Amino acid sequence: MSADVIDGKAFAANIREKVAAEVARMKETAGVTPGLAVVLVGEDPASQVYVRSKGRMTREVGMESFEHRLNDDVSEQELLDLVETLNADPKVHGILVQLPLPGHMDSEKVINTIDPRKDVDGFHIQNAGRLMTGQKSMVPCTPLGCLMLLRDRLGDLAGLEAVVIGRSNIVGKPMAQLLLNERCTVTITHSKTKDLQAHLKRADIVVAAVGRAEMVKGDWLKPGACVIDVGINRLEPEPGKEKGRLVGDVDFASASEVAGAITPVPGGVGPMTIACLLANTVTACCRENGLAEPEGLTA
Ligand SMILES: NC(=O)C1=CN([C@@H]2O[C@H](COP(=O)(O)OP(=O)(O)OC[C@H]3O[C@@H](n4cnc5c(N)ncnc54)[C@H](OP(=O)(O)O)[C@@H]3O)[C@@H](O)[C@H]2O)C=CC1
Ligand SMILES: Nc1nc(=O)c2c([nH]1)NC[C@@H]1CN(c3ccc(C(=O)N[C@@H](CCC(=O)O)C(=O)O)cc3)C=[N+]21
Repeated sequence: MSADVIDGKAFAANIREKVAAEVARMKETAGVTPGLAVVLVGEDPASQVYVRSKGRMTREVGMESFEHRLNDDVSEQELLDLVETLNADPKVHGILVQLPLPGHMDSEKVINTIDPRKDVDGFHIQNAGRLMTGQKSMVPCTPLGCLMLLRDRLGDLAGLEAVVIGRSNIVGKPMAQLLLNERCTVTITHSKTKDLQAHLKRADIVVAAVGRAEMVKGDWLKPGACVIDVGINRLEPEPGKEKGRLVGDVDFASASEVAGAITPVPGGVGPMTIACLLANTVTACCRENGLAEPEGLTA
């Protein structure tokens, strides 16, 4: 193995320490405690993985955590009413509605009902538009976490060739936008891309957000590339085991022979997503209360 393994878990712990210090300062100097509300509809297993550690970490950094669990047969109107209630609650500075939502709900409508100032996921159309036009916004947590890791590893990203695999609104597109804002030359690839490997061969930076276990192989990469693996895929359990292993969208074994640096799964981007969610909640609370925003917690 030649690649350095990027320790997202340690980096995320460091961000949470900064967040905790900031929360303590806000309580002391302004008498405000940032609060994060998470809404989970139904029992989606991927969402549960995420929600579990989140509540604990929110409290660990000294913030208030509000959890709302709704049955998956709840009506869209009931969910919209809950969002409106949270919009109006002065103790709530961040709102996250776990995706995916049950099929009978219009996710776009639900997301766009969240007050954009409380939209700590950065999914509201106002925040997406602000990110695209270079205005102050809430930046989606997963891409923000990836950017922090890339900057830490590579310093100035200007002029580098970046390939983002995946074009979702929650990862691929905002990731590409952030890299463009850093003045990378950005290529977004997807399921209809004709020759993915040809694009990857040129890439100094690869961000894989596909949802296909171990798809990207080492010999597709440019030697020395910095590889950020966003994928969270659970493999079939081995005989006699209850749970399958968690793997990314990159074949770690072969990729780490070629890449210069690579994030592992687990322990890479996942913990950064949660840390950035807490960071965004602090940012939202500072903006709401006219307090100075801490350095190093936004894009
Ligand atoms: N670590 C973390 O914090 C997070 C991890 N994730 C994980 O990241 C992954 C991606 O999530 P998300 O963006 O929501 O996924 P989506 O399913 O919304 O998007 C997947 C994208 O991958 C593209 N794609 C599918 N097959 C191929 C292929 N063979 N070659 C190239 N591109 C392909 C799709 O293309 P097309 O548009 O053409 O269909 C699509 O744009 C998942 O594994 C998810 O679990 C997600 C959020 C947070
Ligand atoms: N509104 C909304 N915002 C999201 O950001 C969002 C969402 N909905 N729906 C689901 C996806 C998925 N997601 C993860 C975040 C962290 C880990 C994470 O911490 N993973 C650990 C592993 C955890 C384990 O061991 O099971 C790691 O990679 O090390 C995983 C997945 C956020 N998402």
